[in-house]
Amino acid sequence: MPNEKLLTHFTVLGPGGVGGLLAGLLARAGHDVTVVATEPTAERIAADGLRVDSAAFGDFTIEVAAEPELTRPTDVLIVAPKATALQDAVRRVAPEMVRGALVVPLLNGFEHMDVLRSAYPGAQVLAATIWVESTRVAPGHISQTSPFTTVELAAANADPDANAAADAGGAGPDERVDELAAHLRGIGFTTEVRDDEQLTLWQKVHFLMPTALVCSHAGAPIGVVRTDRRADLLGVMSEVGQVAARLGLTLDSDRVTAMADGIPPQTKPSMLRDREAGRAMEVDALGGAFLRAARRVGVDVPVTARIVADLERVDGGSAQQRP
Ligand SMILES: NC(=O)C1=CN([C@@H]2O[C@H](COP(=O)(O)OP(=O)(O)OC[C@H]3O[C@@H](n4cnc5c(N)ncnc54)[C@H](OP(=O)(O)O)[C@@H]3O)[C@@H](O)[C@H]2O)C=CC1
Ligand SMILES: CC(C)(CO)C(=O)C(=O)O
Repeated sequence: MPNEKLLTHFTVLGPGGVGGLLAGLLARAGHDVTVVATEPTAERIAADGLRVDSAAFGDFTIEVAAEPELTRPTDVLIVAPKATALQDAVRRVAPEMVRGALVVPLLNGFEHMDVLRSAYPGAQVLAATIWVESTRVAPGHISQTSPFTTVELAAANADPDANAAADAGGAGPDERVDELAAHLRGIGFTTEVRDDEQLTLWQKVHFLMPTALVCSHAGAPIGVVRTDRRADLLGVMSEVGQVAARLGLTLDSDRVTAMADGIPPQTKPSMLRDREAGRAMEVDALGGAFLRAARRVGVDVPVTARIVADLERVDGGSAQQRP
């Protein structure tokens, strides 16, 4: 059993579908939690608390400290804005507040890893993925709807300071990651600690890229696209597998196809919800990043390229309507 005293202060940057759910659950379990949010959302949460309506965890409202900029050091920074807001969000947490901390991004995609490692050189930035359907229905109000609630942490340690601390008899990086996993299990998530950062990120991309892109393109949930747009779904999935293979990663298409066929038909990827609400979509952070990776390794990905180009046009069109 890990020493539970290593991690005492949890900060969640971006308390939306993912971040608000985790902040609420951690606070409900008695942890010291601060959320860092845009000014109006921070004010709202500080006044009214976080409201969570959850199929998996029950319905509750809980008080949580909320501020627009982090004002005291933290042990764990969970990073969960949309990729489109990441640069601005990161400015709300100064590097000295996370020196020696675990930084745990739950964004989909993979390019955020470099952004966070250069923003927080003194922290241990873990690769992590979350499998959940959770939606911010209003500021500070979260609706979680999926039967699946899993977090994967990849403990590959890139922080020489953390290694030095472990060598000197301090808390090693793996010990803290194990403790974090125990806390996540404690609040009800299925949690796995793995050691392959790239494989962990790309296994999520293998599922997410086809479902998010095709559902958002079709304007329909998974139950519709897995029959009506099956060729596109499997086409994107196969292209992700080919690019990953060039990167030396073996992805399991049968497993991910079975997942896409097995999840509840009404499941909507968060990108589709953004499209429906006229918000910026993570087209570049997901599709664009994937096309850049494909170009780097010299793999043609025509199905994904076509869908990404269409979604960029849609996103550009709605950008003109946004205030
Ligand atoms: N939703 C889901 O089910 C899943 C999402 N993901 C991934 O998780 C990430 C987060 O998605 P999701 O939770 O859906 O996103 P949401 O849009 O629900 O939440 C984003 C949160 O970030 C806040 N925010 C926006 N701009 C800033 C800023 N500049 N500074 C601080 N906070 C800011 C928003 O504030 P405000 O409330 O004021 O708008 C909101 O609370 C994405 O990368 C997504 O792909 C992964 C798995 C599942
Ligand atoms: C597709 C899903 C729900 C899987 O976790 C997801 O990651 C997202 O909506 O962004």
